Amino acid sequence: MSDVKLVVVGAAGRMGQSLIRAISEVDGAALSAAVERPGSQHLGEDSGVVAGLAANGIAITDDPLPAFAAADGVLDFTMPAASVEFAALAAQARIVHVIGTTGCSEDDEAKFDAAGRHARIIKSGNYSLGVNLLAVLVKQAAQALAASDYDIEVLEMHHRHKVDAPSGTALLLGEAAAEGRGIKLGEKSVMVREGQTGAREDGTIGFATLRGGSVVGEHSVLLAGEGETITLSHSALDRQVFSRGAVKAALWGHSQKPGRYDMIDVLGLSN
Ligand SMILES: NC(=O)C1=CN([C@@H]2O[C@H](COP(=O)(O)OP(=O)(O)OC[C@H]3O[C@@H](n4cnc5c(N)ncnc54)[C@H](OP(=O)(O)O)[C@@H]3O)[C@@H](O)[C@H]2O)C=CC1
Ligand SMILES: O=C(O)C1=N[C@H](C(=O)O)C[C@H](O)C1
Repeated sequence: MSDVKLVVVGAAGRMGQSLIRAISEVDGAALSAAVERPGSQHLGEDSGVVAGLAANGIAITDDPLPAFAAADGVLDFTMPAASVEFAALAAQARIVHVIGTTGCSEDDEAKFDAAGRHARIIKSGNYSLGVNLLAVLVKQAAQALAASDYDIEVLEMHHRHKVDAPSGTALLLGEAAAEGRGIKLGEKSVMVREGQTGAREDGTIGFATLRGGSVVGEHSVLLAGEGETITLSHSALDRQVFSRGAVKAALWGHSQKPGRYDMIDVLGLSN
């Protein structure tokens, strides 16, 4: 069988480079194009060399149209406005669109849903196996422990370059906790605390964000009760855990119908 042809958009970014390396390691996947934004200093450079590999003969381009038309899927870890545009192009080309971009608005999400009428849209705040398994465990723990007895707080830390907060993963874990509790995260989340906040409201899910250095991704969900705290946590030590998951998602998506999916679907962890 021929390789699944994948385009990496945002090819010169931290995740773009990592994705190019991951594709080169996976049997059945091949890099078919590498795209950066117009004006990027990397246009025309060899994408293999940019990713720290041997030259692969695929120059970085700023024209996604022909790249998408000739591909089976696109791996997109860029920024929200770019991902919305790429989703529309993926729908036109009827291909798989794996979206890792975080910080997207509700309006952006509606556009991804619309693109899912023609494309296979897979979107997750975290493509690692570990975090998706953690989300399943968080849901179970939140379900098992009463809201009146155990307070849920989500803590995350990332590198100094990260531009959105809380992280997509923190929100994913918060959603899992809310699902376990049978509540809507949007109605019960406390994203920021400052000054005279008053005592903690029962049943809320709090978030705390740290930024600094080169931390790849640290997430903890604390269930704090009287006299004990349960902590469920994940440490990403290398971006390859996200990239390998994203390539796996693209290969899985290749045999699915158009629609909207997430990494829990890809890993078969939903019950
Ligand atoms: N879901 C997951 O598992 C993970 C998600 N992420 C998310 O992925 C995103 C990217 O993270 P990271 O790689 O660290 O960020 P970077 O800033 O290193 O990379 C983003 C890249 O996208 C490029 N880009 C921006 N706009 C366009 C466009 N219109 N067309 C093509 N390329 C474009 C940027 O170019 P330029 O710099 O020139 O603007 C840059 O090279 C973030 O939202 C992050 O949260 C990260 C890791 C894992
Ligand atoms: O920006 C990052 O780096 C990461 N972003 C994702 C997020 O927002 O959760 C995933 C990972 O933690 C790294």
